[in-house]
Amino acid sequence: MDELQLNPLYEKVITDLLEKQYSVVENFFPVEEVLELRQSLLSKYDDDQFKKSAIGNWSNEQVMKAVRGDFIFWLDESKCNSAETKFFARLNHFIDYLNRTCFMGITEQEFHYALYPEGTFYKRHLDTFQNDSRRKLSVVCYLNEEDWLPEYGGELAVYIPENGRERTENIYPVQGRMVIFESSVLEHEVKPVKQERLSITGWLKTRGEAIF
Ligand SMILES: O=C(O)CCC(=O)C(=O)O
Ligand SMILES: [Fe+2]
Repeated sequence: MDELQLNPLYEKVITDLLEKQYSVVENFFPVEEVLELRQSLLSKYDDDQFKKSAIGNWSNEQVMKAVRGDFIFWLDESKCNSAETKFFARLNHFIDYLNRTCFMGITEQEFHYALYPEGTFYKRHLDTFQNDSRRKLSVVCYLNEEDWLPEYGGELAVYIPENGRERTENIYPVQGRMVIFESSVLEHEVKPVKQERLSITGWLKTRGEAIF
C-alpha cells in the first residue's frame, strides 16, 4: 500500500462528518472543472436527455410532482466526457482516502446531474430507501451561475438532531459548493427554487445486500 499523505481538505470533511454529520466545502473542485461540468449538464439537458425524477418505485406522477420536481440524467462512468472523467477521478481519489483512513468500505457510487426548473422543489426526505441501506454518503456539488442570490431560494435545508431537538441549517447552492452528509441520518429538503438550479448529485455506497 502506498504511504498515505494527509490531505487537509479531506481531513476537514471527515472531521465535519464525525462532529456534525455533514460538511460544506467550497474548493473541492477547481472552478474550471465546475464550469466544464455545468456546460456538460446544459448540453445534455438541451439535447432532451434528462428524465423526470422518480421517488423509490412510486409511479404516480401527481404524487411525485408533489414531492420532487427536478429532472435528472444518470451518469455512466464508462461513457464519460472529459468533464465527467475529471469529476470521477477526483471523487475516486477521495473515496480511496475514505476507505484507507476511515475503513468506510465504499465500493460503488452513483451520480446524476439534476436540474430544478423554476417553481420546483424536493420535499423533506432521507436518501436511503427502506429496502436498500447501501447509500452511506450523499454528495452534492452545485453547478449554478456565479452569483446565487438569496431571493433565488433553492436552499438545501438540512435538519440536524441536537439534544433532543432539531436545528435547521440552510445551505445555498452556490457555484462549486459541495455538501456531503450521512445518507441514512440527515433528513433534508430543497426549498422551492425561483431560478433554474443545477447540480451533480450522488451517493457513495457499500456493497451490502439490498433486501427486496
Ligand atoms: O440538490 C440538493 O441540494 C439535494 C438533492 C437531494 O436531496 C436529492 O437528490 O436526494
Ligand atoms: Fe436527498
